[in-house]
Amino acid sequence: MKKRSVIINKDNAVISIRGLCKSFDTVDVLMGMDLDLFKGENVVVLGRSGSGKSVLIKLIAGLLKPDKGTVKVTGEEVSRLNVKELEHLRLKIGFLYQGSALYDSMTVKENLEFPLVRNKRHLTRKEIDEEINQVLENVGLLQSINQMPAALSGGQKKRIGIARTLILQPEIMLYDEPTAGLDPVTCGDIITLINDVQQKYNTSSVIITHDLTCAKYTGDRVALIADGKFRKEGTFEEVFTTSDPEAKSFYDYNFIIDK
Ligand SMILES: Nc1ncnc2c1ncn2[C@@H]1O[C@H](COP(=O)(O)OP(=O)(O)OP(=O)(O)O)[C@@H](O)[C@H]1O
Repeated sequence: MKKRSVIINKDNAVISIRGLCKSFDTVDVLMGMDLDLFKGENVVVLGRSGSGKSVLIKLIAGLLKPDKGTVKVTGEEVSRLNVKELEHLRLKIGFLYQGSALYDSMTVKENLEFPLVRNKRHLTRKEIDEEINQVLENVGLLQSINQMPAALSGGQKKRIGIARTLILQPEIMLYDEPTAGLDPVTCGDIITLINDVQQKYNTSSVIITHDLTCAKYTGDRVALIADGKFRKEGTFEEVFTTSDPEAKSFYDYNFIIDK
């Protein structure tokens, strides 16, 4: 496993977060966060359970509203958009949920067809079939086209979940714990796929995880959340070759698989 170098355009921030705050009742989750995601880049957001990683990507996707601060996605301030504008913006964002969120009563093909037909009404039957075949080939699961989700392994479900977001050709991918619950070999396959997606689809991605192997091999940059803020940010080595107690304790309790 090796992270290939990619071209990152540091003049073009596709996500720009400034002074972001979010609390629930008496719990202050995010307390003034700043982050840029540049075009072509994979940024990994690491943090302990409950540190606010999922809240952060829900704010990016406009599923939650900030109490303070701004989230701009491709230049648009998410919390100022109306329903229609938000729907339009979400077409640019592929959100891979932890559970992959496939429809259990539909085949793999129908799961992929559903978002495509709904959002690209002009496509012909032939074009729909071609796009489905292409995306399944790109995630290495063309042979599963007629299977039901229940017949797929955890890793295969993740692949189909990724295919379902890719079918709308998003500019941005948000991965919520993409390797959670998978065995080490399958984790390695998903890491490779995340990097393939970055290259083939030229996506910019936020990957939230507490899996250091995933962070090390997918992240062009890593940002560590602690106490509602980004505590450290940089390459994987920069973040973890440090005496910072928060980074060190996070590192010490994790297990990295080197290949
Ligand atoms: N809708 C909500 N209402 C109330 N509290 C919430 C809500 N969503 C999140 N929280 C709280 O915000 C905090 C951060 O949650 P979040 O799910 O972002 O953590 P996380 O870093 O993603 O954790 P994990 O790694 O376990 O998924 C938690 O204390 C959680 O209980």
